[in-house]
Amino acid sequence: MARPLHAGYAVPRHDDHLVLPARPEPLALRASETAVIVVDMQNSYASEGGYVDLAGFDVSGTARVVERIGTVLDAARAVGVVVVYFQNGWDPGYVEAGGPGSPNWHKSNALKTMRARPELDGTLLAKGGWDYDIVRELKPKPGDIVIPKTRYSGFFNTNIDSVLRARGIRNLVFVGVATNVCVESSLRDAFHLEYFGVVLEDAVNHLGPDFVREASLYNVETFFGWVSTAADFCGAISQRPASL
Ligand SMILES: NC(=O)N/C=C\C(=O)O
Repeated sequence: MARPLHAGYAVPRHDDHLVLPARPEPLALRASETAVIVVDMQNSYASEGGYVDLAGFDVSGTARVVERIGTVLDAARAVGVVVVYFQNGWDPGYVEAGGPGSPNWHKSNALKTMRARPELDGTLLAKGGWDYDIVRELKPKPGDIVIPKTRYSGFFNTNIDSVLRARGIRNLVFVGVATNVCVESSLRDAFHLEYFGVVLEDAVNHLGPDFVREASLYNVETFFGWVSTAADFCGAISQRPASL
């Protein structure tokens, strides 16, 4: 087995480090310095009749992902690992989405779908609506942190960096949707802010053809972070309670 990479400034490995099997090498981390980041597990991205389904993307893979994320969150909460939810969307008038002067207005498939189907106007990714809501199976629990965001990266124009730094968190374990859009965008930004980012490859789902999943995980593994699995994460954090 490859030697673990020792996360943060703690070299050599300390007794309270857990070893997470990962690619390209295992990662040693403290549970107390780790958060699970649940990316956009909203009806829009994970339910039939939600935005990405209406926009023509395949959401058939999300049921399996919802189940795996539930297992990951149970294991994380059991040892006091911080759980953070990103929730993507805008005010019902779409001011936060930006107008034609924003690339988001041109690239957002939610906005494009609503322009093509005016009967949907005001429904997709609008705060307060079903589409914006976190899926029923994964509702946040007391103590979890919910961070609203208006663009793909959860680190852009949000308070996530302060929230994490105030808690001494430096390792981020990403689950949710979409591997190649909001998960990857957030992990890339986290990398540039000196966080150690891990994607649990069986607890994420991609938007688009299968090659984008491969490309996105290749990018993470090779350039921006690490790739592990839900079972390996659950096994690693149950090795011992989080050190405080
Ligand atoms: N959560 C995401 O990855 N979102 C991707 C596309 C979008 O929000 O339009």
